[in-house]
Amino acid sequence: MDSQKIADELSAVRSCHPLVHHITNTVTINDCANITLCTGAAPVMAAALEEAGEMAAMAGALVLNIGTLSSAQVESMLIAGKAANACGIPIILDPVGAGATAMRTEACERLLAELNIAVLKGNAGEIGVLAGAGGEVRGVDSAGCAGDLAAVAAACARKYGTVVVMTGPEDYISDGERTFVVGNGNPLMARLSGTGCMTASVVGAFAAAGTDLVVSSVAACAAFGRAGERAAAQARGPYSFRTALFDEMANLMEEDLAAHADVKKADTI
Ligand SMILES: Nc1ncnc2c1ncn2[C@@H]1O[C@H](COP(=O)(O)OP(=O)(O)O)[C@@H](O)[C@H]1O
Ligand SMILES: Cc1ncsc1CCOP(=O)(O)O
Ligand SMILES: [Mg+2]
Repeated sequence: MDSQKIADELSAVRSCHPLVHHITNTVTINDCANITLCTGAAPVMAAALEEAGEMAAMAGALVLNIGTLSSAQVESMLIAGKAANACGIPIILDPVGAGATAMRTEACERLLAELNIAVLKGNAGEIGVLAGAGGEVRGVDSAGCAGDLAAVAAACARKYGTVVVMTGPEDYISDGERTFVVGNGNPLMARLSGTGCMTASVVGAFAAAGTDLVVSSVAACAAFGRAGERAAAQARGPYSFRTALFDEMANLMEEDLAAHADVKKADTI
């Protein structure tokens, strides 16, 4: 994928400044709001049953994150998701901890069945579980997934008819036909709670401003990963890394992204 095309996706976010509506968890909600701002979009976090549909309908993308889910929150997600679907607004689902408990797995299956999910973004364990490919999840962390990760991502995309973003040391993005591998990032990103959730927010911002969900998701992963690389170069540990990550996302230059995006096409059977 042409690196200038990736940089152009970042420019599109910054010129569109889309509203990204989140129904998300209480652990990383503030980080997701701020990474959305640093990406060039505008966050709103709104989960009340009474307003979820109205807020989703005015957004450019809807991010659903089941990190600290409740039955009431799932109902809000369904109301917001149906409103988003009616308006052609992309929904990004982060299946946090799918596979760890029956409640989480069942909530994901229900959301995937009742809504048209544009992008399913999870770690390898979560995507492996949902793909039925033997993923394992401990709490909210990936405990691995058997097999070729690119092939699992592609199979999951075909199973649910969605774009899949599978995060990890390398990120795999697939619509079941086209599959890409993004190598940008740094191991410090795995030592900070919220980087997966923040990936979903960045994917949402790019989806709202883009025209091809595979291209926008690849660009989102490359941009966030590049910000992680730049932040790691100046950090002394996970928490100074966190501060630098927001600054580097806000200051990321299109030219730097074009020069350092690490994106390859993956062959999947
Ligand atoms: N070892 C690693 N090297 C580089 N980037 C990583 C590494 N582990 C995770 N990341 C990045 O951190 C972010 C979160 O990924 P991940 O840890 O898989 O999600 P989660 O926090 O949901 O488990 C992604 O942007 C991913 O690319
Ligand atoms: C620790 C934790 N528990 C419920 S949600 C959450 C944050 C998960 O964030 P991420 O998936 O980005 O690591
Ligand atoms: Mg996660």
